[in-house]
Amino acid sequence: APEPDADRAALLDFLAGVGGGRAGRINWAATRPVCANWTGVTCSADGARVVELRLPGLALTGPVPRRTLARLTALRVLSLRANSLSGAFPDDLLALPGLAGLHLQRNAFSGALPPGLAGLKRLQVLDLSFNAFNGTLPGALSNLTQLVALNLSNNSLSGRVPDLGLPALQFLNLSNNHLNGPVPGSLLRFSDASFAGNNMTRSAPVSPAVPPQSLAPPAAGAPAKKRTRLSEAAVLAIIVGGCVMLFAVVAVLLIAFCNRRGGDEGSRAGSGKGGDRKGRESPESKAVTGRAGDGNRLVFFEGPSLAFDLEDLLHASAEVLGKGAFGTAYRALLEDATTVVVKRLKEVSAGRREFEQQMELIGRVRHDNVAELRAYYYSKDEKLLVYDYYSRGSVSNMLHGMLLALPSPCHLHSFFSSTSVANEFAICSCMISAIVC
Ligand SMILES: Nc1ncnc2c1ncn2[C@@H]1O[C@H](COP(=O)(O)OP(=O)(O)OP(=O)(O)O)[C@@H](O)[C@H]1O
Repeated sequence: APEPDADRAALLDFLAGVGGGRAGRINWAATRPVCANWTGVTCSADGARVVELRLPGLALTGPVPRRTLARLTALRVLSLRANSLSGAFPDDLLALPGLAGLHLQRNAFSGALPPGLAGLKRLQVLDLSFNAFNGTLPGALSNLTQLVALNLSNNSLSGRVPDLGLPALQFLNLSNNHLNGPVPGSLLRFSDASFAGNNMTRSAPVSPAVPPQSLAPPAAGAPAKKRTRLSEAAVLAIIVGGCVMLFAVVAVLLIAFCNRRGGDEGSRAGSGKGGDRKGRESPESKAVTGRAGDGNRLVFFEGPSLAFDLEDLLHASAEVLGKGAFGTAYRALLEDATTVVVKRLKEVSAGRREFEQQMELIGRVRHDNVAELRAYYYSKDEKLLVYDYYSRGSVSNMLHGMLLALPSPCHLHSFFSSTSVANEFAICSCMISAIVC
């Protein structure tokens, strides 16, 4: 196989220039092939170039040596997070045109953010949190039109936040800096948590959707009042229409479901506890990386390969999606820009063995309209379930007037605890979700 010789030399120069207590854990022996064996290095499919470099938590120290990483011109992801690197933002990185993920969080970098960052046009994830960067946010960041996640929290940035635009941005964290002034219009869609720990103000929204009485008592006959009446009528019409539709659909589904359930009883009794009501499970479907019983690690099921570990999950940018009966669901953005949903279960009384058995059952179910369990994690204090992220919104939003939103699939625990009327309804709402999907 071809060896990326130029990249190999650049990597060795980089390593020689950073000190660090644990740099010895980086196994970059000149005798070993770069693409197959070098710690933290990922190559392109043809093995000609290094495209990812991830060296987190290795106690690397000092500034990033010049003219080293800049030579890795095919680099798409660079993670040097959780080291002790210092000095100014490494200018070398500004010369990497294909960089999509840059993770320098939890180091000791300082100084201003270079306006040249705006030249990294492919950047999707930029995490510079927990450093000592200061100065203002360059307005030129608005050129990063592909940016999905921006985390600049826990630095010493100051001044006003420019109106960045950034239409693709889904995660924003500017908390714990010295920023001031109003939250700019294009960033008002982010919650207060994104700006906490600064001296920023959120100006009152001027959208007509705000109830006028919350701002000022409306004058009789004023145009604003007229708009309110109209929108109330529209809302009422949507609610009534929605309820009628919902009842019709629920009635049809209840009948269909009850018939189907009756039909399933016999076959389920025959197939035993592991019987799959959707009928597409395969006994070989579980591909566990390591045995679940031998320590606390993420246990993956088969599917499109997800290459992350618990550490990655813990360091991912995350936001709360919502709380369900069994815990809180978070949307987590991993370093490679993969988005997953992590559900943190609360009050699980099951022991490890019972929990694993339940997970194995759930993990085997395959259906187009059911969110597959991709991985799980068990420890005494933490039980996590990992799902793919479905971006099209919820049934609730849809039923409450967000007509453009489409529902996300339901979770399987509804199927496994269908003992009460409430749960029957939960199953039906899952089925509605499945059908509308
Ligand atoms: N895989 C997913 N993709 C996108 N959004 C999700 C996903 N899973 C859950 N959510 C969202 O997260 C929120 C909480 O979901 P969660 O599964 O924890 O509870 P629930 O299904 O709403 O309620 P319950 O736990 O009672 O069934 C919901 O609003 C849901 O829309």
